[in-house]
Amino acid sequence: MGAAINEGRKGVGPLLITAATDREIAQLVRETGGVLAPGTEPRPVWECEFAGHRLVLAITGIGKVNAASSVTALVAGYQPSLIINTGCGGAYPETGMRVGELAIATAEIYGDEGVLTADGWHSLELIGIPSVERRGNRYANEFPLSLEAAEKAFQLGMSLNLQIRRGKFVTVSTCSGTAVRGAELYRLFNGICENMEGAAVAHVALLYGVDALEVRGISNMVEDRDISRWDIPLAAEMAQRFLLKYLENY
Ligand SMILES: O=C(O)c1cccc(C(=O)CC[C@H]2O[C@@H](n3cnc4c(=O)[nH]cnc43)[C@H](O)[C@@H]2O)c1
Repeated sequence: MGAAINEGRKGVGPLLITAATDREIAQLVRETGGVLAPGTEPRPVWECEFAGHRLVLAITGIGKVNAASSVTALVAGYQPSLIINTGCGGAYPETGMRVGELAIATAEIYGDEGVLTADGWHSLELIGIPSVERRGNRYANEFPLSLEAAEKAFQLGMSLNLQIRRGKFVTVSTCSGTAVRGAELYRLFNGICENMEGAAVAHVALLYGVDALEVRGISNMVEDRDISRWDIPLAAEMAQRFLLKYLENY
């Protein structure tokens, strides 16, 4: 695997766009003219040219294992120059964000991976074995994303007068369905957006030296769970409409 995934082709490979579910990527596939790559079910992959860019679009499945395994295989197969992870996410109420707004990640954090002791939760740093060690840096729970790509996306959103925020995202295994849990995660990480895949994608991107961007539409507030207040179709549409503009301006 180490030989298959090399870093020597930075900048020449396609743009890889990933989402957990069909709903979060179908509009992009349709509007870019994506063609299904044969033999890629049950994790379909589409390929196309759009706005002068070679694109690979893929559904990873929900959660960290699906995201990490899919993206690892896609990085090995396509050697992308940039990974764009998209979908919907929950906003922490303290941010003042609203359903339908856009969020751009400046970093991704594993929000519930660590050690629980009598004095509370501790990050993986307590164990002392890094998740990734790269170029002299050790990463435990938090992974960087491309600040350049995030800045470009944020400036584009501002220029289009969109409600857009940037900040750290928190990836969880257990979707927070109580306001108390949301407040606890906000206190720990000061993140703006909760999701279930992003840190795994950022983790794999860092391992293999591929730049990554994450853009999500806000589908819900992280509060006492009330699915009637969620709007996944709106969030998915906002993120995909924005990414089409991003690709046209890339
Ligand atoms: O509980 C339900 O009935 C239900 C129905 C549809 C979707 C869900 C999800 O939990 C979606 C998880 C999915 O979407 C992302 N996401 C969106 N909001 C959040 C959130 O507040 N916390 C964590 N993840 C969220 C996530 O990336 C998953 O892919 C539930």
